[in-house]
Amino acid sequence: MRIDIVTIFPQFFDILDLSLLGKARAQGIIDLHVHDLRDATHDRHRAVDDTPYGGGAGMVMKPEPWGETLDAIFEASPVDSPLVVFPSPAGTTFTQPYAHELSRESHIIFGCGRYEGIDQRVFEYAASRARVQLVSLGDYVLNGGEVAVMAMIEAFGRLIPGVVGNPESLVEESHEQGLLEYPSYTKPAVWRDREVPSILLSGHHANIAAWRHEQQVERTQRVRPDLYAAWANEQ
Ligand SMILES: OB(O)c1ccc2cc[nH]c2c1
Repeated sequence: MRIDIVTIFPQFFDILDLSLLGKARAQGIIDLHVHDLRDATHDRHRAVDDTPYGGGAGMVMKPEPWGETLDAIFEASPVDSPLVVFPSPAGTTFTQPYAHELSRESHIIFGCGRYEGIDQRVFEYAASRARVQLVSLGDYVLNGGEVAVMAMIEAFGRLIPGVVGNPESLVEESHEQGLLEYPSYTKPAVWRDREVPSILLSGHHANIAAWRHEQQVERTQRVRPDLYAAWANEQ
């Protein structure tokens, strides 16, 4: 998978050299390109923003640097129709099923907005050349798209075959199969007078699996009644 990130803070993504995603890049599973939007400016101040038409507080990201940067990425794309994802408070909510969809893409371009956002014509232009999605992490507002892009890359990157050593570890996680994960324990069997549930020491794998499922259902019903209702409706 090729991933391109357009941002005015390219150093923000240096962290993607670390851990599993860094290893995936070294193995060639992920081909990452980070683009500094200011490299597509041609004035002395390397301006990427300007005042909003119609007035109002704050600044808006100029369309020209975005157009020039996106055109260069489109030209280099290994596919005819890459997916362009813009984090936005006005986007659809990012979910685990959507992370799975992203993990199956061949080329994803992330556009990180800042200030009051990006000139609307950039989204329109991008949609004339590629598939475009505005995506929100949730009902809150960040100062820009970079943190959201990092979270999304971590969420779908770990689902790409070969990135996580043991794919079995991806199966019983929260939001897989629509339930939250069961509680986990490790040695010692007693810690500060707190014991590990005896069922987990029984060696009876069927009973352990049943107990873990019960824990998932109980936790989901208690913590996320919305998820529980959707899961129960599927049973
Ligand atoms: O909360 B967000 O996902 C988000 C995304 C992009 C911009 C651009 C300016 N503020 C933003 C917030």
